[in-house]
Amino acid sequence: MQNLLIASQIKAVDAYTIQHEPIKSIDLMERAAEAFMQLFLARYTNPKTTIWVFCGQGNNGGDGLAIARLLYQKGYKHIKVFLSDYSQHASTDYLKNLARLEKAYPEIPIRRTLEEVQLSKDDIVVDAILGSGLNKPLTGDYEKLAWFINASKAKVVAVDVPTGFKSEGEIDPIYKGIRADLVITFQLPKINFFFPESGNALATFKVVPIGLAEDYMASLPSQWKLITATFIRKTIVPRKRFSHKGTYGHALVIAGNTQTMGAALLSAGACLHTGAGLVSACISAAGLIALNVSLPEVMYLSREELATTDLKKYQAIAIGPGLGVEESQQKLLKRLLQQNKPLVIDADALNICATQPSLQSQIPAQSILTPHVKEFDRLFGVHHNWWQRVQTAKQKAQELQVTVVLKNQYTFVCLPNGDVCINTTGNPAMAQGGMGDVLTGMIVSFLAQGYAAETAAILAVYLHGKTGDELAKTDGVVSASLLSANLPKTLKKISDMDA
Ligand SMILES: NC(=O)C1=CN([C@@H]2O[C@H](COP(=O)(O)OP(=O)(O)OC[C@H]3O[C@@H](n4cnc5c(N)ncnc54)[C@H](O)[C@@H]3O)[C@@H](O)[C@H]2O)[C@@H](O)CC1
Ligand SMILES: Nc1ncnc2c1ncn2[C@@H]1O[C@H](COP(=O)(O)OP(=O)(O)O)[C@@H](O)[C@H]1O
Repeated sequence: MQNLLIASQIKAVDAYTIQHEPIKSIDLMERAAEAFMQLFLARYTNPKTTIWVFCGQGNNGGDGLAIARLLYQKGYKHIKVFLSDYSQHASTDYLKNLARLEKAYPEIPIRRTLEEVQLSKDDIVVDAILGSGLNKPLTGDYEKLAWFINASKAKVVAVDVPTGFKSEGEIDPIYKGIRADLVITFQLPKINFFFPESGNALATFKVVPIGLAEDYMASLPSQWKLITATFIRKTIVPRKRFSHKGTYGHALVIAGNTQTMGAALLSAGACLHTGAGLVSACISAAGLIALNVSLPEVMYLSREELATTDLKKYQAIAIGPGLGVEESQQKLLKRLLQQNKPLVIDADALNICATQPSLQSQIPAQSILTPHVKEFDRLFGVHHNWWQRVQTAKQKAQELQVTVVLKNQYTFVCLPNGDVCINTTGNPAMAQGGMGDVLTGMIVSFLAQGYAAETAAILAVYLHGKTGDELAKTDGVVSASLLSANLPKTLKKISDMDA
């Protein structure tokens, strides 16, 4: 798991690196500019392209000036620089880099007013006006500049952060900053890149390492974490040599209704493909034939039997996919909540909890809630932005001592200790019904196999997205059943890798 840091912490890491590596701040800036340039050159290979480098007067602008010099050195001879010198103060390293540029390549044109700038859609703008130092919304000349660049339709590559975009905290509903096609960000992604509202400011981002002190970064307190492949590889326990079905637990999936039996089948199937030793599906009788035909390995438990069965024989239970919200399902859920056994609660089971808020306090500790945005807002109230929504998820996870899996393009796994683990696997080819049902089946499967609730949720979201990513390399759309069928391949690949 990688700590994500806020801008003030990154500043402290910069200072620490400068002092302890040791390295001069101007050399660290040079390293950042080189890292930016390497990625830029790999993407934009035509040295004849006109590149306008827009620079502010802080360290972001300093990066821009160094980038202009380095690109020119690499043969990109159509470089032009714009200086937005709207403020009284300029950073020391900005001034040093301005002097270096003017000395090395006096022929590079430097402009200071927009009347001198003509941008065409074939040009590239390097946005180095304001970076992580943004401390108030854009106004005046900065706002005009952002508008000018956005209106030009030129391709925009932002240095570290698009000008006007906040690195963390609530994103303003109306974005006035620069819209970047690509952000090349230093060392760590900014927390706000993971919120859907960032779509107004950037199409995509890439992280480049600049050699900041890793140990120090890891030592800083942060409740924002990134789920990493290394963590997953270290956490997955390979199947044991002398093992049998009993070793991997018995999972029960309570799901499905006449018109939504597919949800139950998808969930139970994914549970099987994720490796639970035994899987039972408690579905309405209408689905029995479908279950036997499509998932012969899965056992059937009728709704009636559920009332009398000793639940102790199940190591993990999930409830909700396609369940329905009628009185009978409400009764079923209430009875289950009273058993005080942790549950994976999804879809209609969440919707029932939303209409009967008193049920929330009855959710057993260590349970896992897996809402998508609509289910989340039904359950915990309407939210106007994702920052607020994640704050609520974090608070509820702590209050109820549960894991909240808030699903989205980037899924937020909020743990009972207040940590927010962000998943970066997954892609739009997966945006199709049934995908959440598969995830629920995966989570309950990992739980049945003995992983702790938090771990089961983290493993499942990562592998779910990873499988979707592998399939999306060749397929434009990834259906839930296709993803489910490919889970064993992903598991095999991961367990074959060295941690
Ligand atoms: N050693 C370092 O500190 C490194 C910093 N790096 C770069 O430094 C950047 C951060 O630099 P700075 O901290 O100098 O900050 P910026 O360059 O982002 O901002 C500069 C100044 O703009 C002012 N400002 C903020 N919001 C404004 C607004 N809305 N309107 C007008 N003025 C505004 C601030 O008062 C600040 O002094 C990073 O994004 C990154 O590009 C990189 O060079 C890597 C190393
Ligand atoms: N664009 C996307 N990128 C990454 N993951 C996605 C995307 N669209 C959907 N998913 C994933 O698919 C799942 C959808 O869940 P949900 O909306 O509950 O589906 P359903 O109710 O149809 O089963 C979530 O895990 C979500 O993270």
